[in-house]
Amino acid sequence: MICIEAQGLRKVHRGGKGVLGIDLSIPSGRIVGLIGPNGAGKTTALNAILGLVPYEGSLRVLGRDPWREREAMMQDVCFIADVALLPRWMKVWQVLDYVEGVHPRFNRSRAEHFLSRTDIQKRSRVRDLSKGMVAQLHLALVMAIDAKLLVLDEPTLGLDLLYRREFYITLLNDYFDHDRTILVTTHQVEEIEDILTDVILIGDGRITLQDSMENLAQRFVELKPRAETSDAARHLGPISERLIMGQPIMLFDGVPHSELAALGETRQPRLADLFLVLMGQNRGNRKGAGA
Ligand SMILES: Nc1ncnc2c1ncn2[C@@H]1O[C@H](COP(=O)(O)OP(=O)(O)OP(=O)(O)O)[C@@H](O)[C@H]1O
Repeated sequence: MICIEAQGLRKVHRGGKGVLGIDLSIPSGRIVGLIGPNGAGKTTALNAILGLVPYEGSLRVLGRDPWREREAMMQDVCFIADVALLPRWMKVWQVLDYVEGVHPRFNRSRAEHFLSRTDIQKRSRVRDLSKGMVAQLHLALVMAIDAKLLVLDEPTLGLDLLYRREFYITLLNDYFDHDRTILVTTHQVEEIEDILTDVILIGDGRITLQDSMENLAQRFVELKPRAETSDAARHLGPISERLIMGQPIMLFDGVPHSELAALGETRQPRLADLFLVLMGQNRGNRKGAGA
């Protein structure tokens, strides 16, 4: 089943920026990273997907039109913009009461079970919790909501490394199953790449790459050639070459692994390296096209 499907999705803000016509197809049961530099259009795309802004083109989320059928769609969708933010004046038990009152799919005992694994006391006020504890509380609330799609926009902003790691591990172990879909944007690519099943790279309002992690691993290979094989490697057309301690490291797209392995040390590139190269190319092409 397809969870999110967009064709020619366009939301242009005053000033001409936003999402400039994108096609998307996200099947259910995936963990998808929407990755892009500042101002790429990630939040704009998420806002359209959540039915918060009108848009042009076609968009279906869980089979519904987010703008026209938002209320029905949101029964199955959970959204977090910032896990470290909850009303500061509320006590923890009041937050539980509130979510129980407004969300038909909230399972209070499940939330309390998650909270019992933390140091959070139900009588504490949110303002007296540390940022990391607020994130744990927020996560307990979200994980107790039986949603089909969870949208996270920079969820771990401002949290320290330990809480960030715990956030994603808990989400993966205690929440994700193959009926749910998680769509997450973050600048901390290296922290989530191991949990993603799919990646969408977006830059200047356009999608540069959309693929599964499996396919990316097949497609892209990094090679550290031996001194005598560097020229042969260059003939195979790397899409980028950088020097690390005087040694060339080349990135290839679609060149068979066996061919590269014969020329030196190969490894799978980190998503952050791929991101930098593909975004750099994208910018280069734009400038070239505009020149
Ligand atoms: N309401 C608005 N009015 C005018 N321009 C906007 C508005 N919202 C966003 N933009 C512009 O649209 C572009 C995309 O913004 P968006 O917030 O979607 O990017 P983003 O990828 O989420 O960025 P970041 O990683 O910095 O949060 C930016 O150039 C931004 O300045």
